[in-house]
Amino acid sequence: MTAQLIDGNALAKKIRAEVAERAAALTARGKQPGLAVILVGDDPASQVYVKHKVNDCETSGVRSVLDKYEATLSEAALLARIEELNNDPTIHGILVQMPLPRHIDPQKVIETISPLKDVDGFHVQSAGALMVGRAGFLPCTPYGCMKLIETTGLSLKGKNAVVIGRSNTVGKPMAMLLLQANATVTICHSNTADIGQYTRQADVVVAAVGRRNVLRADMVKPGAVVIDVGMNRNDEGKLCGDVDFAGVSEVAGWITPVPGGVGPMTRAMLLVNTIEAAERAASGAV
Ligand SMILES: Nc1nc(=O)c2c([nH]1)NC[C@@H]1CN(c3ccc(C(=O)N[C@@H](CCC(=O)O)C(=O)O)cc3)C=[N+]21
Repeated sequence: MTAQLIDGNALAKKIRAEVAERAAALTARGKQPGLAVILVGDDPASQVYVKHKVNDCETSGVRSVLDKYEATLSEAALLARIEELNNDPTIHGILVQMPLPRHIDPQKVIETISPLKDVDGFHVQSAGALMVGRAGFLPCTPYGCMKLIETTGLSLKGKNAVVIGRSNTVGKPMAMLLLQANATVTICHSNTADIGQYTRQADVVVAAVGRRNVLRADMVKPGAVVIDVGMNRNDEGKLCGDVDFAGVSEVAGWITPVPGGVGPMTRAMLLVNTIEAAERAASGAV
């Protein structure tokens, strides 16, 4: 292994400590930050993630409210609960865990969350703010990826960055953040003829597809920064990313592991957004 490991667990821990200080300051003024997490159905992966998020809140002094519903919950009932949380002054962030059962329209759910409490950064208003460079909540995963890239000390200005994947939650906002940092950005996706042709020119590659071995050693420029957003299981049921870690780490300059890379940072940035929302509310800015 020649690449240096980017330690997402360590950075997330540091960020949680900073969040804890800001949370304590708010709590001392009687304004403890609060995050509502809504889980619908019993998807096992979602259960694990949500438990992590609630634990993170506890260690950072953020109050969390966990609403668990049966998979049969009606869309109308979910929207009504969100409205209630929108109007609850003790709640500063609202997260509805995805995926939702098929009879519930996720876009409708997201648009019902007040943009002031949209700590996932999934609302069209948040997406629009990012697009035009205005203040708004950044989606947690791309936000965390930018923090991970920062730790390498690489300046993105004038560099080539390739994002593999074009989801609304990761790929698209990731490309926008890299563009804002003055990188030259390429988005590759399922219709891209030869992804390696692009990634071989890239100083930074962010892989966010959701499939194993999307990025292999022969596709990477020596010394490149490689950020692995993937969260997959291999044949042995072990958690693995989109990057062939063993191969790519012989070529890259920096690489994030899975687990212990982007995942913990996604959760850390959720706390940052929640604190940000609570501070804005406390300052009467909203
Ligand atoms: N409204 C909403 N917001 C989300 O942010 C959201 C979502 N829905 N639905 C599901 C995805 C997935 N996601 C993860 C976050 C952290 C880890 C994470 O912390 N992973 C650990 C390992 C966890 C394990 O052991 O399973 C790691 O990479 O080290 C994983 C996955 C957030 N998501």
